[in-house]
Amino acid sequence: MVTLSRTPSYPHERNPGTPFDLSAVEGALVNRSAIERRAATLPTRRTVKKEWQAAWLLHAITTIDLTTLSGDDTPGTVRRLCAKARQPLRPELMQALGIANRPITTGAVCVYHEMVPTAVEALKGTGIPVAAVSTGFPAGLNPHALKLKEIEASVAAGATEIDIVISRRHVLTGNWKALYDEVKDFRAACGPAHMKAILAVGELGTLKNVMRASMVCMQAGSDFIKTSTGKETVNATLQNSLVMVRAIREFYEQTGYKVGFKPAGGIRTAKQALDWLILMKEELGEEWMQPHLFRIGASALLNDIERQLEHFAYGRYASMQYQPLG
Ligand SMILES: O=C[C@H](O)COP(=O)(O)O
Repeated sequence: MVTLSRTPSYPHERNPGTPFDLSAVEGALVNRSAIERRAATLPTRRTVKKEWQAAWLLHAITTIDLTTLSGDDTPGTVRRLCAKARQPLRPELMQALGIANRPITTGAVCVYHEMVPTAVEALKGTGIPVAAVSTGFPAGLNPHALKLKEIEASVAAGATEIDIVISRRHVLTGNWKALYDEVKDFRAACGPAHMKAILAVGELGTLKNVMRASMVCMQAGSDFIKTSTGKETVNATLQNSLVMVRAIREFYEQTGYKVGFKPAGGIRTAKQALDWLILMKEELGEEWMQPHLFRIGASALLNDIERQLEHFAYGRYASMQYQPLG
């Protein structure tokens, strides 16, 4: 028998942002070797044998932005993804885990704009938010005015969370005010929807840039900061995540505003999910493990979590029971 932590709480109070403050951006420091040492303490050997680990994996499910961002997405694949978001685990497995009567869903479903109406329809009545990637995802090189229109169209279609991508060139040229103005415009276009700012950390060059871009995006009113699109060569790592969560802590200490964190890209195993949950708990505390402040953007993670929970519940892979032929 495992216990589930509390269910997602929506909506979360939005980050109102602050005026642009260059000194707070430039004053945010990164000690690279300290980050590397700290990151090395996070991944431990964690096979899911203990109840707390199974409970944390169930909790991890509630934080997943279950994602499909493929050129061959169709309404059919999106509807299947939404069915998985509504019921991430098979009823028999829920029974075996002793949580048959406890509803569990993923944190959200994340799709391209064209798939928003299909996802909204498929998730009607469930309370599961639809997140749309936007602003010329993944490269973010569309004209600014078109990016704003894209956000508005996704909100009008029913997306309640918008994952924007920043212009990496503003970071790489140190044009922090341009980045602030861009993200502020995106924020205004989001209207009532929550906004996650994707930094594409693998393209920002240095951890210092990751820290500074995080601060600017939070000043401009991002409700979440997110590591990656999943399409860069380097996506979420424990190092760049540590820098971002420490920026979140610094922004909270400066302003009192709680900004969420979304690692995304390459998080595919249950053990990785535990590593990131532990990072959140140890760096920011238990509230920041909850879905209103923490999401994992992932397309395949749920499969491995399910596999590990099967193993935990049955002590073997139930779907591989030996059946004699004939
Ligand atoms: O935002 C989510 C990412 O695109 C998902 O990346 P993934 O396919 O590596 O899990």
